[in-house]
Amino acid sequence: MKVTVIGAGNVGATCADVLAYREIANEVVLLDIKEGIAEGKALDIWQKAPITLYDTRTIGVTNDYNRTANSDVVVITSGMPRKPGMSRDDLIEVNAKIVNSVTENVIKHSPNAILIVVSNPLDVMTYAAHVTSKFPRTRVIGMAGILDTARYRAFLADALNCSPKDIQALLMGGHGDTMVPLPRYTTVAGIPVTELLDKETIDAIVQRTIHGGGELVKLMGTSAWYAPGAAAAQMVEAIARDQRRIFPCCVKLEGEYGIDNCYLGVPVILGKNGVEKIIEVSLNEEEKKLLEVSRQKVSEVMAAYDRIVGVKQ
Ligand SMILES: NC(=O)C1=CN([C@@H]2O[C@H](COP(=O)(O)OP(=O)(O)OC[C@H]3O[C@@H](n4cnc5c(N)ncnc54)[C@H](O)[C@@H]3O)[C@@H](O)[C@H]2O)C=CC1
Ligand SMILES: O=C([O-])CC(=O)C(=O)O
Repeated sequence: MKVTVIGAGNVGATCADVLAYREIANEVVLLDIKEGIAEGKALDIWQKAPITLYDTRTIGVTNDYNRTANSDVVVITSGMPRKPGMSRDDLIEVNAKIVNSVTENVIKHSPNAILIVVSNPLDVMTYAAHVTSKFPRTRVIGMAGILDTARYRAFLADALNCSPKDIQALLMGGHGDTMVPLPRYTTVAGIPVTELLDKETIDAIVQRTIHGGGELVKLMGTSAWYAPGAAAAQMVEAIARDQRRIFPCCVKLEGEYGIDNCYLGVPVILGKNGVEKIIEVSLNEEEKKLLEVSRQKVSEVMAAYDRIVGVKQ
């Protein structure tokens, strides 16, 4: 299994490190546009191998797509992160150009790859990579839901003073202020979370989850990387090992949930072909309304992307 990670910044380097030390791929190519940075980080990860014991080769390159040839999976993290006071959507103009040019280069060298998009605004950058690559929708997948549910599960573990390992949760919609955590589909060792926490506590955790990315941007002056990098690596693992794990991922909807032509987070089975299946769970009226608000928001940003790159509507 060969995996390329585009962007050797905070998220990309973390993802490459997880892919290496967990031996998810035999070869990880890290590519960045900044001279030397990918080479340096790949070498540093390789020099950790004798200490933490793995044999995944990590190779860094400066914009040399030949070295990425025939990758099975390509993770796209290239792009600007936001700063305090910005929304993810504020990144659209600069990141659309980066994601489009990167995708064009990636597909020339790896026409059969599965693309995992991480750059923000996530749902619309997944759209950008999909229209640019013209790959089937099953092979262009956005990473956000694993991260957002991880935040939700971590906050629940704090409130319950229990292990996050025992918390299972579902969250849908766009990766922004309209995401839809679903307490009705959240369990703790099989027990509905609503049996263990009162509504006020759950509501507060849902709100903290929705603004979880912003909380970290405010603390650090840039956005998060440990959990995002690990989340992208977990998607690669499900594909590389054909695990058929069920994760919320961003994918183009073509009628599922009554939604057409919009890129949103929904539960999917991830396996060797990418999205093996989109799972449709039943939503109550309130949940449907929240998902519709999310759809509208993402569709607006998709339209902004179309205007920026001159796509005919
Ligand atoms: N989907 C999600 O849940 C998350 C998304 N993100 C997004 O991921 C992106 C990366 O975040 P960080 O790693 O923190 O940023 P960073 O600034 O640390 O790294 C970005 C890297 O991309 C590189 N880059 C820029 N243009 C490039 C090009 N044309 N080709 C190759 N490399 C290029 C830069 O040189 C830089 O090293 C941001 O857009 C951020 O908003 C971050 C966290 C979570
Ligand atoms: O908040 C950001 O800008 C980065 C991101 O998507 C996240 O950490 O959820």
